[in-house]
Amino acid sequence: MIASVNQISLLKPDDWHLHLRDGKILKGVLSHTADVFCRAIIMPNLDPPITTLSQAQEYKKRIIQSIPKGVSFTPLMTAYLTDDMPANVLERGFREGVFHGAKLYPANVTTNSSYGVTDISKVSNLFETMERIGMPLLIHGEVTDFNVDVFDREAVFIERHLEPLLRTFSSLKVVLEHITTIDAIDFVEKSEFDIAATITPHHLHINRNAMFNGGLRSDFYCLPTAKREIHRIALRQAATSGKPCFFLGTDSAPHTRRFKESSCGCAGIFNAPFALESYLKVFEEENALDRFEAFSSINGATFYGLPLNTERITLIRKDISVPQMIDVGLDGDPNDFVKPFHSGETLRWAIEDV
Ligand SMILES: NC(=O)N[C@@H](CC(=O)O)C(=O)O
Ligand SMILES: [Zn+2]
Ligand SMILES: [Zn+2]
Repeated sequence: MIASVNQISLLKPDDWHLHLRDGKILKGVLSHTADVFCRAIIMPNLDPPITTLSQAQEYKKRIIQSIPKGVSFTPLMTAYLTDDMPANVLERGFREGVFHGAKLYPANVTTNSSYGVTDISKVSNLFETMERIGMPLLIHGEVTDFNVDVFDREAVFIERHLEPLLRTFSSLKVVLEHITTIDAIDFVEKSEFDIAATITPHHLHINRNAMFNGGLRSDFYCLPTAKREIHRIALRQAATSGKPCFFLGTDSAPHTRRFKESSCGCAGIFNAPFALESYLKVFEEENALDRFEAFSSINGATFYGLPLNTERITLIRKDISVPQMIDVGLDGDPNDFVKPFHSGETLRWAIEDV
């Protein structure tokens, strides 16, 4: 990576946690990622979810058809684990290069997770297979126990489920997704097991106060929810540490206005349009611009055992205004627009036009 006061050049980044959705909105959200990132791990939480090879292949085709002309982008597909997922589907999908990992959503933990795993002990056979073939397990790490405080659900998941899981399947490759707590940072960083974590831009910028600032603000509601300030500060240190176990995963999760502005608003923040600029702001504030490339373009690929990208991207110091809303190509009805993260703010780094 080459950095000066006004310009940064780095290997093109990858996004190791991305929601692209499906149907008409797919094209409208994809361009924001494909213009900047080389590859992305595509989350399988569609409705119905991606549980078979043919569903993954068809979805991949639809994604590829939606890539803007002249842009090169590779979607890396994942499988959605259910109680009755056959182990041989995972094995075949992984060996044939269709699945790059499988995602564990505890049932009802987040958006479109009702088909998820109802009890982790029911899918031991899947973990056994994944461990044997070296297939990464990606985890939304929160308990669904309504009696556990919403802000403790990640820490409790680690203690109740993740730690025992890794003790049983000690060679399993695990990505703990979108971590939000010191507990998760400590666990991953000190682990003797093969575990890494993705960190989102929003968890580096906001703490839980953002959801309650002068009223109830669903635009800052995502899962796992942002936590106290001490956790945000620790996440900034982890992300900018350069440690190979932490890498970029935006968890960009678009929901249109009608689903956000509701008495039961959906969880998810659409950060794809300014994701790189958002992360860079944090790295600059933490005096760690020289560690950005490891986080954005090296650590993730290395963990997944994939080659590094060879293309480069340049960012220049330039003020950019983030729009209030983004038209994602639905019907032009403002209720179908999506609010980007940082809407209305000015960011200081911009991607150089090529
Ligand atoms: N992060 C979110 O708040 N929402 C994601 C699901 C997820 O990643 O948990 C979504 O698909 O909307
Ligand atoms: Zn999740
Ligand atoms: Zn997600």
